[in-house]
Amino acid sequence: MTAPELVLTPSEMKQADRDAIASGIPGIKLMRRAGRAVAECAEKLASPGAAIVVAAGPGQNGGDGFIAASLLAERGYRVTLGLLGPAERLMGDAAEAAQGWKGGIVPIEDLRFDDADLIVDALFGTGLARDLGGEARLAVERMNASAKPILAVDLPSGIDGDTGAVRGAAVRADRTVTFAARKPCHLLMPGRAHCGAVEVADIGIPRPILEARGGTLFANAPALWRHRLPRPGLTSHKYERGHTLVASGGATRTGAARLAARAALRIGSGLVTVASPPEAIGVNAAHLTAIMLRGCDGPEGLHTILQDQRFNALVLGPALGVHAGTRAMVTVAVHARRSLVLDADALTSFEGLASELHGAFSHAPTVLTPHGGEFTRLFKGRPDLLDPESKIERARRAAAYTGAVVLLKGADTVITAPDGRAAINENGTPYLATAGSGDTLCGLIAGLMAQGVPAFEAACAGVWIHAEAGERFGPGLIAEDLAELVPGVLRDLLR
Ligand SMILES: NC(=O)C1=CN([C@@H]2O[C@H](COP(=O)(O)OP(=O)(O)OC[C@H]3O[C@@H](n4cnc5c(N)ncnc54)[C@H](OP(=O)(O)O)[C@@H]3O)[C@@H](O)[C@H]2O)[C@@H](O)CC1
Ligand SMILES: Nc1ncnc2c1ncn2[C@@H]1O[C@H](COP(=O)(O)OP(=O)(O)O)[C@@H](O)[C@H]1O
Ligand SMILES: [K+]
Repeated sequence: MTAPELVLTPSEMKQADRDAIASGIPGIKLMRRAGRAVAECAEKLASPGAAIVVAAGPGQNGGDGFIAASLLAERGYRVTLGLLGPAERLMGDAAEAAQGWKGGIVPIEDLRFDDADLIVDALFGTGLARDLGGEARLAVERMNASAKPILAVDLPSGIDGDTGAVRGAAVRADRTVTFAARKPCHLLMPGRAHCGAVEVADIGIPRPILEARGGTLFANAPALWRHRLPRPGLTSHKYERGHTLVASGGATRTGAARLAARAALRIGSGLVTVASPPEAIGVNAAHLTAIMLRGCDGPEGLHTILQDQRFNALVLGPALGVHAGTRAMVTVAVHARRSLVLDADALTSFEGLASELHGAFSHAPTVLTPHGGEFTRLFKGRPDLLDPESKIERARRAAAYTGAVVLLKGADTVITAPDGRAAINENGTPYLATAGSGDTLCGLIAGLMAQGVPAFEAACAGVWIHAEAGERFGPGLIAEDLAELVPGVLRDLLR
């Protein structure tokens, strides 16, 4: 089984770096390996003899740049190196790396990028401490304006390693070589868009050290949850595959529930029922075949249906309406202690009432699936949850606060569990931004939970499968297509 890909924050990486040094690997050796990885990547991007311009910063990122410059010069490239700040200010391993550089050092402001065949951006890495200004910012802007290929060392300078935010200005790289593990900025937007293709170079820090310092943040990929995917046994019957219940909105708002229901069925929930308000029974009946239908008159109706213990997973929210009745249905569902996915109106109905959600979901597997706007509405008045700059941190705090898995949607969907685990999703396509796409996602997650997949893994798998389906379809995608693409994705995953 492939191990899940660890993602380390800059501070975790720094600790792992120190642990590696304490375990007997000299820091300069790590830097040499890092610089060599950069040089090897540069060789793939520029042919021998080409002009390579290295922009080096005042810290260890700059040190990697000096090593790469030396190796590339030895290998016949015409290398020019510019340094931000005086060479005498370089410290530690970076100072040692600079001593190995036999060429001249140009002040960064005099460095010309327009004649380069390749630019190596070694200005700042994980140590970026504030917004770029002055010469540093000008250098970044000039690099971008040159429109030459850029190889970023560790991360594009100006991108915040923790959050992926642009701090004043940031390099737009074509390729990034990072070391030991990706950092959040390689997956979170807008950082991900600044990185180009990312390569992780092994610089000899053993995985147990990385696991000890990181270990809670992952790239969302099958390695994280494939082993949890349900595989029906030879003699399985449908009730062993779970029964998902999806609440429908009123007569003119029924499509969302059917999208979720169909997705739950496609991902393998043995049975799926739409719980419909009496006035919408006709319209729902006209559009359902394999999916069953039950009349459900508000919270009391839901309470009655849930007396049947076979309904083991529930979707509430899509097109349910923003009002106290929806809140009451959530309360009924929470008391019934079934696996629960709350989305859209079920979240917005709690606008300004975040305190009612404190610890509300700690007794049964629950997944909240807000997009950014819903998240902001839901936690209005809670700066502790809304203010952190990091999307991961916001989602983590919301998960700890509510006791639910929180799935904060977007091009960089983040999934967090109350125990602190978090995953960042990176597959998918902007074509997923289409009406009803989120409803389908709810159904996928509930359908997995109905089959016994734990909430965090169900949310991670649901997001990935949803995105993969969207990516496979591409242009012209509408929400109705998504569930139909799930079988192909599942087949490949279960192979
Ligand atoms: N971890 C590992 O395993 C390994 C890590 N390695 C490498 O080390 C890198 C991290 O090195 P790092 O900690 O020295 O930080 P780095 O990114 O060079 O920047 C710090 C310097 O920039 C300065 N500075 C900051 N912000 C600024 C601003 N806005 N404007 C202007 N200046 C600013 C800051 O100065 P100060 O804040 O003190 O003024 C300081 O001088 C990492 O990304 C990787 O490439 C590899 O060698 C191998 C193993
Ligand atoms: N640019 C994008 N790249 C990848 N996925 C996206 C992008 N924009 C939206 N998505 C995904 O599409 C889905 C949209 O859900 P949502 O906003 O709830 O839509 P709706 O309410 O219309 O169903 C989410 O899973 C989200 O992560
Ligand atoms: K850099």
